[in-house]
Amino acid sequence: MSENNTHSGDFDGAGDSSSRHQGPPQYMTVGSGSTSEAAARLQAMLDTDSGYGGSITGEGMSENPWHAGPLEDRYTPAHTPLLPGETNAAAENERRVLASHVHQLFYNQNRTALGRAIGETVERLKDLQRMNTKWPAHYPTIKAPAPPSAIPQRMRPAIAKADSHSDLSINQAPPRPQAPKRAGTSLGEHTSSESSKDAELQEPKLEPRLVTADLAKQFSVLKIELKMEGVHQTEIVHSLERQSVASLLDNQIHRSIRHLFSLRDRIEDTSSKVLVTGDLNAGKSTFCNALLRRKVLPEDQQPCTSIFCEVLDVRENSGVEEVHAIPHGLVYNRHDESTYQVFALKQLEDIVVDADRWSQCKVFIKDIRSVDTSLLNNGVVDIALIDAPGLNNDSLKTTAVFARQEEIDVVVFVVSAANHFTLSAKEFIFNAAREKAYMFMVVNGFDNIRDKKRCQEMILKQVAHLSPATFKESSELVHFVSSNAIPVAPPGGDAPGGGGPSGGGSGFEEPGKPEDDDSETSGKHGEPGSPPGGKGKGKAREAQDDFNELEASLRRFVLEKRARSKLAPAKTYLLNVLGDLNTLASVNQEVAQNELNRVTSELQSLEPEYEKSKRACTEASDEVATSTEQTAQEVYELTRNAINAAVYKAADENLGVPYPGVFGAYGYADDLRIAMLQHIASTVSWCEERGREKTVSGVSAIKSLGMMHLGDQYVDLTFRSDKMFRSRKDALTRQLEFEPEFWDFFDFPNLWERQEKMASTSMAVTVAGVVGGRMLGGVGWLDGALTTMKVVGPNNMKRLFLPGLILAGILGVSYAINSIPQSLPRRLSAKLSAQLAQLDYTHTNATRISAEVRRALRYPADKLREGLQRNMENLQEQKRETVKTQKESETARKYFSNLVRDSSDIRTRVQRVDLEGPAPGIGAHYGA
Ligand SMILES: Nc1nc2c(ncn2[C@@H]2O[C@H](COP(=O)(O)OP(=O)(O)OP(=O)(O)O)[C@@H](O)[C@H]2O)c(=O)[nH]1
Repeated sequence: MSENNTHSGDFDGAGDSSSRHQGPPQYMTVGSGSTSEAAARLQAMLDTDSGYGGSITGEGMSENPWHAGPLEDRYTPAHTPLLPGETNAAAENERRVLASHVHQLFYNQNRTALGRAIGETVERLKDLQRMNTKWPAHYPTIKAPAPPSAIPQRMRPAIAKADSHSDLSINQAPPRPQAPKRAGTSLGEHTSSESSKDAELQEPKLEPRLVTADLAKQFSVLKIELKMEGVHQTEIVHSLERQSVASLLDNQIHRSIRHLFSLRDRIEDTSSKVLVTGDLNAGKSTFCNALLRRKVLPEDQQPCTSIFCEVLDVRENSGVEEVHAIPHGLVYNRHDESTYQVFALKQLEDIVVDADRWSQCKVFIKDIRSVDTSLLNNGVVDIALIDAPGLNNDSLKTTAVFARQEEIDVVVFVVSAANHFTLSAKEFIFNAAREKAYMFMVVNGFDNIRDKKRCQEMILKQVAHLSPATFKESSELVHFVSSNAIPVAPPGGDAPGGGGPSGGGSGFEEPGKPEDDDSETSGKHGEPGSPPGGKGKGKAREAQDDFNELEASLRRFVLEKRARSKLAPAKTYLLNVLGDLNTLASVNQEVAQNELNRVTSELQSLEPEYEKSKRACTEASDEVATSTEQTAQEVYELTRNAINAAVYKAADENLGVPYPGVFGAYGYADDLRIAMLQHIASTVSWCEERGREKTVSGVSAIKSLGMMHLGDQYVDLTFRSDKMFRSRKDALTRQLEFEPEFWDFFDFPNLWERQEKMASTSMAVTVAGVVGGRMLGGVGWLDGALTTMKVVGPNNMKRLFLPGLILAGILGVSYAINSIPQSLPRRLSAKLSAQLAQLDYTHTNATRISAEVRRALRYPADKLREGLQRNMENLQEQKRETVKTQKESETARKYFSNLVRDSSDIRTRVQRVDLEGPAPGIGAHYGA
C-alpha cells in the first residue's frame, strides 16, 4: 500500500500482489473521515472472520497477529472535530465507512461460501473422474426442444445466434433440463430423434452413451463438443464408443476442475480488471482517458487501437510511469525485462497501432485524483483498466477470449450512441453475457444525438435482449455519456499539478465539484461545434454530471458490488457445473439402477441354466461314452460270432462249387478253397456293414443328445459311413498258406470211423473195405489181416490173399475217390479253421471292426463333449461377468445417488449466496 492510503482500518494493500493472500481478509474504508465505534466493532468482526466461515478456532484467533481480539480494550478514535457546517458531511462519511465495512463482511461471507463450494465441487468432480474410469458414465440426451413457435419471438434470433457460435462455449445460461433421459437406453420412454439415424439408434439398446445437439445446449459446462467438417456433432458422438465418450467427458471434467481452481484464485484475489471494449471508433480510448482524467491513450477519428492496453497504477511499477510493450509469444513478467520493452508514455501512440510487433502493453500511470474519486487508486482493490481494440471480424474472437479470462471482473462495453450495436457488438455481448452476468454499458457520443429519449429507448431495448441481467439494473449499469466532454490533463509524462491528488492548479476540472468557470482548456476533450456561452456551458455541465454519475456507478460496480463481478462468475459457474453434475448423476443413477435390475434378473435365470449345463456336461459325456462302448462291444460280439460261424461251418455251407469228377478234383479243391475264403471275406464285409449301421445310429443318438443339450449351438457334423473300413483286410488270402494237398482229398480218419457201420455188408466188401481201410489205416491194418486169416483159414488165405488184396485195394481206392466231394470240403475247412485260429483271425477282425466303430463314434462324441464344455464355460464366464457388472452397477448406483444428493445440496448452498441484494444498511445510501 502506498503512503497515499491514509485511511483508517488495517488495510494492507501492498502493491506487490504476492503479499495479498498472506493475511486474513482486509478492507479499506472509502473516504477520509475517522473510524467510528460502530465501524471499529465491524472491523473487529471482520478480523475474526477468517474468510472461511469461522474455521479459525479460538486458539487461532488469539494468535492472530493482526488484531488483539474482540474483548480487548481498544482505542476508539474520537470524532474529528468538525467545523460549523461540516456535520452532515461527517455523518455521511461515517455512514459510508459503516456501509463499506458491512459490505466487506458480506463479501467475505459470500466469498467463503463460494470458496468452500468450489472445494467440494472439485472433490465431487475428481470422484466422478475416478468413477468414470471404472464405470464409464453415460452421457444423456433429452427430449427435443419445444417447436419454434413455442419459443418467445424475441428470443428466436438470439438462439439462432447462439447456435451459430457455439464454438465460443459461453452461451447464455439455459434453464436446467427438466426431464433428462439417456439416449436410447432402457429407461422406457420414447426419445425424439433428430434424424432417422438417431431413430434407429434409439431402439432399446443398453449401451449407448450419447448426446444430441439439444443436450449440448442444455449442458453448460460438461458439454462435449466435437467438430468435424460436414458432419453433425450428434452423428459424431453417436458413432463413438462408450469408452470414447467417457474419455471426452473426462477431458471436460478436467477442464472444469482447472477452471474452478482459477475461479478460487480469482475470488481470493483483491485485484480487479476492467476490460473496456466496443465497436471500432466508439470512443473507448476517449472514455478511458476521461476516467483517468488524463489523456493517456491515443484517440483518433480513425480506428487506431489495435492491441490490448492495460492501464495500471504507477505503484504497480515501483512508482515509475512508463509503458511496457510485450512482443508476441512472450509471457509478461514485470520483474523480467526480457519479456517486454520499456517506452515512455508519449510513445504509446506508436505502440498501439503496431499490432504486428506487440501483443499487448502495460501502461503505468499516476492517477492524479484522490482515493475517493480515483478508479485506479481507490484504496480498496487494485484496478487495472484495459483498453481493447475495436470489435470487428478480426478482433471479435480475440476480445471474446480475452473477456473470458478469469481475471477480467468487469466488462465495460462502449457503444456509439449514433451507431447502436453492430453485429459484432451483439455477438460479443450475447456470448459474454453468459460468463459475466452483468455488463457495464457506456453509450458514448450522446452529445451527437438530437432525439436523446428515442435513442435511450432503442438502446435499452437492445440491451434487454442481449443481456437481460444488465437491463434489469440499467439505471446503474447503462449510461449515456459524452466522453469527450470530460476535461483531461494533457498527454505526456507528468501529471499536472505535481501529480498528486491534493496538488493544486491541476488545470482541469474535478468532477463533482461545483465549477463556475470553464476556463481550463489544457488537454480538455473538446466539444466540437458546441455553441459558446450559457447554453453550451449548460450542456457541458450536463455531460459532466452524466459522466460523474457513470463514474460513481462504475466505482460501485467495481468496488462495492464487486461481489457481482468477482463472485458472480464463480457462482454462475458453480451453479452450472453443479447443475450438470446433478443431471449427469440423475441419469447415471437411473442407468445404474436399470442395469442392476437387468443383471439381477439375468443372474436369476443364468444360475439354473449354468447348473443345468454343468449336469448336462457330465451326464451327456457319460452317456455318450457308455453308448459308444456298448455299440463297439455289440459290433465285436456280432463280428466274432459271425466269423466263427462262417469258419466252422464253411464245409457244410453250400458254397455253390460243383464237383467235376475225380479228374477235376484238384481244380475242385482250388475252387473250393477260393469259395471258402470268399465266404469268410463276405462274412467279414457283412459284419462291417452291420458296424456301419450301428455307427450311423450311434452318431444320430449323439446328435439327438447334442440337440437336446445345446440346441442351436450344436454344430451338426456330416457323417459318411462309406468312409469307414477303408483299409484293405483281404491281405488275409495272402497270409494263408492254404494250398490243397494230396491227402486233403481223402478223409482217412473218417473212413475208419465208418467201418463199424459197414460190418453187416458182404464179406468181400467187408474184407475189401477192411483191408482197403486198414491198408491205409496204419495200425488197424495188421489187426484186420489177422481177423481175415481167422475167418478164411490159413490155406484159403494163401489162395485168396492176392486177389483179395487187389480187390480190397480197388474197392478202397474207389471208395476213397468217391468220398472226395465229402472229404475235401471238410479237410479244407479244418485246415482253414486251423490256420485262421493260428492267425487269431476272428478276434483280430472283431477287434478291428469294433475299433473302427469306436473311432467313428469318438469324433462326434468328442465334439459333443467339447460343445457342452464350452457351453458350460460360456455360461460360467457370463455368470462371472454378470456378477461383476452387478457389483459395478450397484456401486455406481450408490455413488450416483450420493452425487445427486451432494450436488443438489452444494447447489442449494451456492444458490443461497446472495450477490444481488445490497448489504443491509447500505441500501439507503445507494438507493438514490
Ligand atoms: N462527439 C463525440 N465524439 C467523441 C466522443 N468520444 C470520442 N469521440 C471521438 O471519436 C473518435 C474515436 O475515439 P477513440 O477514443 O479513438 O475511439 P476508440 O473506440 O478508442 O477507437 P479504436 O479503439 O481505434 O477503435 C475520436 O475522434 C474522439 O474524439 C463523444 O462522446 N462525442
